[in-house]
Amino acid sequence: MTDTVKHMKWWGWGNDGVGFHHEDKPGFAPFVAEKVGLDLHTAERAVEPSFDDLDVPASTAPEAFVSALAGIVGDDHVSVDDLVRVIHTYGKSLRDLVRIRGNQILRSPDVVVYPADEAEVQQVVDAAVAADAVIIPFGGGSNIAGSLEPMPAETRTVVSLDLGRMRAVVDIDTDSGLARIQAGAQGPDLEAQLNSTGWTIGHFPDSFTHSTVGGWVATRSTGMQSDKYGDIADIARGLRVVRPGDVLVLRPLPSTSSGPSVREMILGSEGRLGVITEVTVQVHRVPEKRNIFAYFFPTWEAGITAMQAISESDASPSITRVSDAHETGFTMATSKTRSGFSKFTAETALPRIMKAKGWDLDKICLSFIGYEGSTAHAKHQKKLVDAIVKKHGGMGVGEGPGLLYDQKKFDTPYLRDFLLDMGAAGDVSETAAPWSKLLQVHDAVYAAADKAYAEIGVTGWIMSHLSHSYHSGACLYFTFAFVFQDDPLSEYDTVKNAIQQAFVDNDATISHHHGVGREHAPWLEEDISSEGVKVLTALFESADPGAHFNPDKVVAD
Ligand SMILES: Cc1cc2nc3c(=O)[nH]c(=O)nc-3n(C[C@H](O)[C@H](O)[C@H](O)COP(=O)(O)OP(=O)(O)OC[C@H]3O[C@@H](n4cnc5c(N)ncnc54)[C@H](O)[C@@H]3O)c2cc1C
Repeated sequence: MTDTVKHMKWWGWGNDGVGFHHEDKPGFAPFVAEKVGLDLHTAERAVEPSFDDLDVPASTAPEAFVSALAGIVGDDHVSVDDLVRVIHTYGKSLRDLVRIRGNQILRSPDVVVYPADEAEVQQVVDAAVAADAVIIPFGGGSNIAGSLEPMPAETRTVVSLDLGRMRAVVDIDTDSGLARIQAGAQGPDLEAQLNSTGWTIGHFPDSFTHSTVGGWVATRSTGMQSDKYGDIADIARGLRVVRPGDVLVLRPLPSTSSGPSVREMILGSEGRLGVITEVTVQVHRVPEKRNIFAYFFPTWEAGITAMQAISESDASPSITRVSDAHETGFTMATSKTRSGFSKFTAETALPRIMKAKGWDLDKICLSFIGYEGSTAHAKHQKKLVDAIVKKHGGMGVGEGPGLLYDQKKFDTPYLRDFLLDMGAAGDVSETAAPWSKLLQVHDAVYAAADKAYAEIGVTGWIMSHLSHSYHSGACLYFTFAFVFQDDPLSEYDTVKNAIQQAFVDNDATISHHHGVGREHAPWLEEDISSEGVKVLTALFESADPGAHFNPDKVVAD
């Protein structure tokens, strides 16, 4: 197997040996006990799953086909090994993790191939199409929408085409602020290469450490500083996509009116239109100043109204984020003993000031606002935002909590594995809606989750934040948790489905930045109308008549 490509744990998030610990967060165990009825002191922690316990479906790839692939990429870069195939079977959704830990692998890729460059990708694609095989492009494997798994009923050979060896920043057009990046470059790879010459992509999803630029494009990803840098749909200007027989080339243009946008068709295509080999992205000079300040609002309504006012104002922060009261409570409870919130948790001045203002401490909402640019620009933005926060009854509490949030943001994903170890679900659903609908969506999702918890008969937890503000609306991000009873997957579906249905019933989208895959496909028609689904189906069928590229994702075939 290619040893230059590093993969995440086959059974969980991130790097081997790294996990979540709560011993340094004294409020965490009591919080979990109160909110979901899980006693972390007595609950038995599951042992790390053993790969030997898995029943991995045997590879059905014909030997001659595997040899032909080896002839293209070299013997070291093609594998039918069980562990390698299992690593390429699922993404990292909760459903994926439950299935893989529970030995539920109905279909795995038959062979995994690691091409070195676009020419090899073209040869692999052509060989696979000629052999009537299925090709599933693989970036970092971090998706949480069921975008990677081969269909259980697939009888053809399934090839997982891993872009992991293609991770170079090829070239930077410094006059235009455009960088050509190979599609398999993961966040840290490409940011280090850009930073070395003073540039940044400005795209930092929570999965940054283990996801690729090709995957970001294929799933329409969003990073936490999107208010300044845009979503990947804004950042990705040029594309190279290997299709049977030739490469689809979209030059990096600032804008164009050359008909319906093929660039937009590739964005979010989840591997169905070909293999993205190179993305030309907008890059920016690493800002002189970058800081994140924390604020509190007396209520969720005040926080949302303030975020809208900021988006309508002359201020242009890089991050706008406000947590609802539940998420604020969670953040306080999970803070380390010595954290940016010590001012708050140790009955010091801050809570007293809030109480004196007539705030109900159970309703307060924590907000983070980021500023980037020259020192003068960042200072000016903060001044504009501070005035808006004040006008909406909020107060600033300095940079300490923001620094902590910034440092720890890529550690949070490990929490989900810890909860799974302890027998509990912890997962997310996210959406976007116009400003006028956000409160309604928020309340409807809470009601739907509570109803789902009652159906299962559990005490469940839900919390939310607003992030990624736009002129006309914003993203709402929900995190939910509950202790599994008898049937984890069906209980998870009950809660997840209720939340997704509440989105479409209240004029919100099925996903703001996680894509469609298999998980969100059941609601696609309610999201984009049946005519919209017909257009998408027609696109996939005509562009890929043999259904060779990741079939059954986004829309069912
Ligand atoms: C803990 C956690 C946090 C997350 N946080 C965020 C977040 O903040 N923002 C966000 O946007 N997403 C987030 N995600 C979701 C996920 O990281 C994104 O969907 C990401 O864009 C997937 O990239 P990847 O390289 O891992 O792609 P993969 O998971 O490998 O693939 C995803 C899909 O894209 C296709 N694909 C991948 N590479 C290519 C290519 N080169 N050509 C054609 N198709 C390709 C695959 O076939 C598949 O359909 C998170 C996920 C987790 C588990």
